[in-house]
Amino acid sequence: MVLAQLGGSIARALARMKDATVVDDKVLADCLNEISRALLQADVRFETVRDVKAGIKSTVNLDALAAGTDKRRVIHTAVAGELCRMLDPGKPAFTPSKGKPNVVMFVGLQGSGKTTTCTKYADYYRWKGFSPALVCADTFQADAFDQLKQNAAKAKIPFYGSYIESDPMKIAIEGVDKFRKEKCDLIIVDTSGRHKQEAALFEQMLQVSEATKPNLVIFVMDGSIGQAAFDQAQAFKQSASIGSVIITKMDGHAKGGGALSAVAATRSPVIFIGTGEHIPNFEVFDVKPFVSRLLGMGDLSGLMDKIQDVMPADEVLPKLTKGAFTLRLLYEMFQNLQNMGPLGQLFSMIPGLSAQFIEKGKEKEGQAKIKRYMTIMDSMTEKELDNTNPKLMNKSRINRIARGSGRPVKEVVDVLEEHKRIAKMWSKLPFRRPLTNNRDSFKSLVNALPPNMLNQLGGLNGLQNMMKQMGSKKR
Ligand SMILES: Nc1nc2c(ncn2[C@@H]2O[C@H](COP(=O)(O)OP(=O)(O)OP(=O)(O)O)[C@@H](O)[C@H]2O)c(=O)[nH]1
Repeated sequence: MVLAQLGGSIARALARMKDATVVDDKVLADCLNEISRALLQADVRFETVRDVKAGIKSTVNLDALAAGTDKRRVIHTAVAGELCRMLDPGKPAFTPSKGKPNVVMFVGLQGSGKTTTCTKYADYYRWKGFSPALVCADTFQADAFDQLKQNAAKAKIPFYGSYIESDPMKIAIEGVDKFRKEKCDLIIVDTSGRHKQEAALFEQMLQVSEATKPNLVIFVMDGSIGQAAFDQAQAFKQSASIGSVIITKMDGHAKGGGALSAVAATRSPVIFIGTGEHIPNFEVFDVKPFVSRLLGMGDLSGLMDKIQDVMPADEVLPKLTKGAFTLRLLYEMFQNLQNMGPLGQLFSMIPGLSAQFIEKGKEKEGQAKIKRYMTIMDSMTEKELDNTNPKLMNKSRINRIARGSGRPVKEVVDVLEEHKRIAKMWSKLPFRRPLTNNRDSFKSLVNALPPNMLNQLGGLNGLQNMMKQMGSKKR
């Protein structure tokens, strides 16, 4: 968990309120002071901390709350809300669309993790069905070519670069042209890092940008610089009109919270965070779930939106009620799950995709398994994906799918069996009428849930609220 220290301190401050017999202004003030201290220790800028504190205070008016209101919950919600506001740049980020030749250019200071991040980014989108390719336009450092080439080979991503060419623009243009012709839909251009020479860095960025006309420029920043990220992100924002930020090294640095909030303060969207040296150590950065996890309440709060993405009340549930839990529906669920960040916490919340599918403590293996299953499903025909006849999947179809996906026959059989198992569980769930309007359905849902899941959903009340939100939210 990134920023465990900051999250732990804030969660402890909130938990201490539980020990107070009465939640009054003094208890609130103590809690806010503790949260402010934790934020300052994470190197969040003083002005930002002051705004967060003031925001919580103005939202929580203890005297005005009706008798019987759960004050702790009100404070909890206000803290989560202000932290979200602190990290929200208020600006959507560009996301590549499949089938179009998206060009994404990476820039960053030397050692920020730029080259490693290029490969992580390519790998992330490859698993989402894109055809990424990497271009090394870093002619400044002698070993840059080898490093990116090795990373690309490890991740099995096509690569273009040159040992002898010294003009980064020429390489960038050639690489982008080559991969456009090869119909790659995500062409990633790695540019030279600079050692604390931001002016030179941005100058080169503009030149390569002029030559390749990228759809997105990503600035890779080292999270350990804390609030110093503000000036760098500000300078970047002024130089690139279409920029997003990736913050790396969020695994071992107490200052990560400072970097995140400082970048948000420049209204530059942070799109991913790097959480380790290896390719899978890469997380989508999404403010609400991030704050939820930070506060140790990852399974509830901001997660409601995510749950809707997994089983949106007005899209998936109607399909499910018709009784046909097809392979396509399973594929859609996998896709949704992939967008959600750490799957471990979430898996246990989804009926049928529970611990049996992903063992606790083995979330990474679980994610890899989903990716493999999706690769197999990518080799299925439309008819197979929408099939409801169990006899359709005969030996020859299974062999063809195995060949097409490059996976063993046994694994194709595993996918089919997993699908059958989940479909069977779903068929037992009482999604017949809207749950919030049906007390009996609600009761039988509670009975159908695995025991630890109900706890994670915040007990009966949590589940009821969740269902209400699911039922009321219009997409
Ligand atoms: N702990 C940790 N290390 C990272 C992360 N991302 C990158 N690194 C490491 O940071 C170091 C620098 O990464 P590079 O990818 O070479 O960085 P660069 O910005 O391309 O650096 P130059 O090639 O020197 O310009 C390497 O040792 C990486 O393994 C991360 O998220 N966490």
